[in-house]
Amino acid sequence: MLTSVSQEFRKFSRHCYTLRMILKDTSRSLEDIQCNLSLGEEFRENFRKENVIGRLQHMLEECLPAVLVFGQSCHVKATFINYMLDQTILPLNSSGWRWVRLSYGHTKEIRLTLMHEYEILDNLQAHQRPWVTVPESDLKRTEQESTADSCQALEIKLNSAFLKDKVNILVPPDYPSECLSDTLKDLIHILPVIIYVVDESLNDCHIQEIRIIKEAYQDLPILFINMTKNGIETLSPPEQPILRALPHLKNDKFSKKYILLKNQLINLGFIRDNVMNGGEFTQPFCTEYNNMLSNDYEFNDKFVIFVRHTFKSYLLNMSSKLSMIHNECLKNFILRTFDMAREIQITPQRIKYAQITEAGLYRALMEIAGKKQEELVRIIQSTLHDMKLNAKQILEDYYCEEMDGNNSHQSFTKPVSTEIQQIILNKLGNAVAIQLVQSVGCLHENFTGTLQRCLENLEKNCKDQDGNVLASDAVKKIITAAYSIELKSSSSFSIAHSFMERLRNFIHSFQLPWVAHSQQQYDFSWRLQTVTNMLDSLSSSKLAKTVSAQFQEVVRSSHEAFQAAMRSLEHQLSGKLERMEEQRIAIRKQYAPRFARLALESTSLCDLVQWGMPIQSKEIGRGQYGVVFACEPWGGIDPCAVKSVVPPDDRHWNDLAMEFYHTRTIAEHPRIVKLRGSVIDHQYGGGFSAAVLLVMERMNRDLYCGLRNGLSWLIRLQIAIDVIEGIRYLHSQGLVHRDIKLKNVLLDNNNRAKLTDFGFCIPEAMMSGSIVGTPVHMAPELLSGHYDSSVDVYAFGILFWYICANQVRLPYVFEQFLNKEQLWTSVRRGLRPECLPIFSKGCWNLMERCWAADPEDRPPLGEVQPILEAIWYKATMDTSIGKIIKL
Ligand SMILES: Nc1ncnc2c1ncn2[C@@H]1O[C@H](COP(=O)(O)OP(=O)(O)OP(=O)(O)O)[C@@H](O)[C@H]1O
Repeated sequence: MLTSVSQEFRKFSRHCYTLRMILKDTSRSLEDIQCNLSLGEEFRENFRKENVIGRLQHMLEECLPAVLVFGQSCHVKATFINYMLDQTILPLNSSGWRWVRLSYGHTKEIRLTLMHEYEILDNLQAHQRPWVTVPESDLKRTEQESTADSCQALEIKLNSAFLKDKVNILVPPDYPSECLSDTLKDLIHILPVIIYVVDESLNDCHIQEIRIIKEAYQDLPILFINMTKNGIETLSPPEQPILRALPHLKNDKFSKKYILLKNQLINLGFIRDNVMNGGEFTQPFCTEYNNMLSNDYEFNDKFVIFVRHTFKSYLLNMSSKLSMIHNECLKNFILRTFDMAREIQITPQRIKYAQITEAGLYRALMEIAGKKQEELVRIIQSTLHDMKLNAKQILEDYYCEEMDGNNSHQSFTKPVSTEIQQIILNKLGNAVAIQLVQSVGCLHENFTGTLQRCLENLEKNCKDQDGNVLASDAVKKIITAAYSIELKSSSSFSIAHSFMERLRNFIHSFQLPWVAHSQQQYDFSWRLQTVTNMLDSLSSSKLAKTVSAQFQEVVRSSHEAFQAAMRSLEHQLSGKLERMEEQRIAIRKQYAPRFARLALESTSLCDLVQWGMPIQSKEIGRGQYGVVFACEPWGGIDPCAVKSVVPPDDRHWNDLAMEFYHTRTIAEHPRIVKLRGSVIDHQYGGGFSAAVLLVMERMNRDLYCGLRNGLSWLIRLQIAIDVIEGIRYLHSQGLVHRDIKLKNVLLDNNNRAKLTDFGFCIPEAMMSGSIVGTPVHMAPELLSGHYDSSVDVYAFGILFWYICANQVRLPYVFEQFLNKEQLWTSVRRGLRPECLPIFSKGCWNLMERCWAADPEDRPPLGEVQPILEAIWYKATMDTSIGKIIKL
C-alpha cells in the first residue's frame, strides 16, 4: 500500500514538472506579447492584479509536497508515523515535540535546524550513541523554544522505501492550539497532505485546533485517522442506537470508539456522512465533502485515495488556472483580430466616404453661394425698399427704444451717421443672415451629422495610436469654418454679426458724402433725410455680390483646409493600418498558435488529472493525420471515440492546437460532434513523440460509409438539412469549416448528421488565405487565397451532389484528371459535376447555385435551408401518397 502512496508522490512530481514547463513558456509568451503587441493590456492587468502567475510560480518552484501530521497527542502521531515507515522511529510515550521533519537519505542522519534551514550545532543524544528510535530528549522542545518563532526542527533522514520518492513527513510542534496559527504561517513552502490522527473523542482544544487548520487550508481536505490499539471492539448495548442511526456501517468491522468519533465529526461538520465509506471523490475542490475518516483497518486504501485526491486538487487548481490564462489570451487574440480585420477593411471606406461627403458639401455650398446671389439682391432690395417706406417709423422706434433705455440727451448727441448706419446694417444684416442660416441649416441636416461621426471615428483611431489629434483639430475647424454647423440662435447671431461687420466695411469703403462729423447736432427731419439718402445710395446688387464672394471665400478656404487635414489623416491611418496588419499576421502566425498549444497542454493536463488516460479499443477509422479508436467511457461520455494524432512537426502541433481550441470552445450544438477533452500521451512512441488524444462522442459511421451502403432519399435530405444547420451554426460563431466533405459528416444510430474534424476550421478574421481542404470540394477562389465563409457553401454544393447521387464515386467529369492541379485548372475554368438523370430540377438548381464561380452568386445558407426543407416536405408527401396508392 505505502508504495502506492509513493507512486502518487512520483506521479504528482511528474505532473508538476510538466506544469512548470508550461508555466515557464506562459511567462515568456506573456512577456513577449507585452513587448511586441499593443493589445491585451486589460487582461494581462487582470492576471497581474490577481498575481496568478506569481502564485503558480511559488507553488511549483518553491514548494514541496509533504504529509503534514497533526494529532490529538504525540503518542498518536508517533503511532501513525511508525506505522507508515514500518519501524519504531519515534518514541510513543513522549510529548512537547519541536518541529520534526522526516525525509529520505541514503544513510540515517539526524540534525537540528533553525526554520529548516540553518543547522544548529547541538549535542543531540542521537549523536552520542547508536539509535533505532529517536531519543525522547532530542524531540523535546527546550524552554527557550517557547514560541513558533524560536522553535527548532529535528531533521531526520532515513533510508526508507516510503520516503524514497521525495515523500516528506512534517510534524508541527505540539503547542497549545492558540499558537497554531503562527506555526502554520511557517508552512508557506509546502504543499500539504493534511492528516489529523485521533484515538478518542475530540475535546474543545482539538476542535479548536481542527478549526484553525481548516481555516488555514480552506481548499484542502483533511484525513482523520483513528488509530486503535486493541483491534476490533464491540459496541455495548447502550451504544447500539448510534450504530442503528448509521445503517450503512452495519456490516463493517468498526471499533466502538470509531463509531463515536465518526458521529462527533459528522455533528461538528468536519466530515460528511456520505463519503465516509471511501471510494472516489466527486467534487475536487469542495473540502467539506472531501474530508475523510479512516480507521487503521481501512487506512491503507483510504490513505492512497486521499493522497491522490489531495494532489488532484492541487493539480486541477494549478492547471485550470493556467488553462484559463491561455484560453483568455486566445479569446482576446481572436476578438482583436476580428476588430483589426474590420478596421483594416472599414477605414479606407470611411476615408472615401468622408472625402465624397465633404466634396458634396462643398459643391452644395458653392452652389448656394451662386444661387443665393440673386436671392440676396432681392432680399437686400426689398429690405432697403421697406426701410425707405418705413424710414420715419424706424427712426422713431429707434429713438423710443433709446429713450426708454438711456437718457435722451445722450442719444441725441451721438454721431448721427454711426447711428443711422447701425440701423441700416442691422436690418440688412439680419435679413441676409436669416436667409443663409436657413440654407445652411438644411445642408447641416444632410451632410454634417454622419460626416462628423465618421471623421470622429477616424481621428479616434489616430489618437489611439499616436496620441495625435492634429487631424481631428483640422476636421473640426473645417466643419465650423465651412458653415458654422451649429446653427443655434447664438451661432445664427454670430453669422448675422459677421455679415454686419462685412456690410459695415463695405459701406465705409464707399466714403459717402453723408458721413457726418462728430458732435454735430441734428434734428429729426435731417435724420430722416439722411436715412433716405443713405438707402438710395446703397446698391443692392453690389452688396449681394460682396456678401456672396465672402461666403464663397470662406467655403473655399475651409475646403482646402479639409483636404489638407484629410491628407495628413490618411497618411497617419495608412501607417497605423500597416502596423495593424503586421500585428494581425503576428497574432495569427505566432501568438495565437503559441497560446493554442499552451492551452492544449494545460487543458489536457486538467483532463488527464481529472479523468485519467482514455482506454482505447478497436480502430474505427483513419484519416490523413490520425487514427480514430473506440474508447471506454471517459469524462462522462459514453460511447466514446479517441482520435490519436502524432503531430510530426511544429506546424502540425499548431494546427492541431487551434483545431482543439475551436472545437472545445464552441458551445455544444446538436449538429456538431462533441469534443469532450484531450490528453497528451507523452509515453507514446517510447517517449520520443507525444501523441495527442482527442476524446469525443462516438458516432455510428461517416456519410461516406452511409452512402456506400445506401440511404433512403428522405434520410439523405434530412442529412443535407443537418449539415446546413451545422455549417450555419459555425458561421454564426464566426468560424469557417473549410473541409466539408463526406468523411467529415458523421451519422448517429438514427442517421442524423453532425459535423466533425475542425482541423481547418478557423475564425474568419484569422484566415490568411492558406490553401486547405479536400480538392474536389474546394471552391476556385480558395486557390487564389482570397476567400470567405462562402467556400463552405461551395463545398456543400459538391456534398449535395453526392447526397443526391446516392453514391460515393467521383463525378464522371472529375474522374479523368490525373492530379489535383489538373482538376483545379478545370474547376477554375468552370467545370462542375455533371447533372445525373435522377436529379430533380430543384436539387440541381440548388447545387448549381451553391457551387457558383462567383462567391457573391452563392445563396446564403439561411436561404438554402428552407429550400431543402421544402424539397424534404414534398418528398415526404410523395412518399406518403405513394404508400396510400400502394395500399
Ligand atoms: N467521433 C467519431 N465517431 C465515429 N467515427 C469517427 C469519429 N471521428 C472520426 N471517425 C471515423 O474516423 C475516420 C477518420 O477521421 P479523421 O477525422 O481522423 O479523418 P478524416 O476526416 O477522414 O480525414 P482527414 O484526417 O484528412 O481530415 C472518419 O472518416 C470516420 O469514419
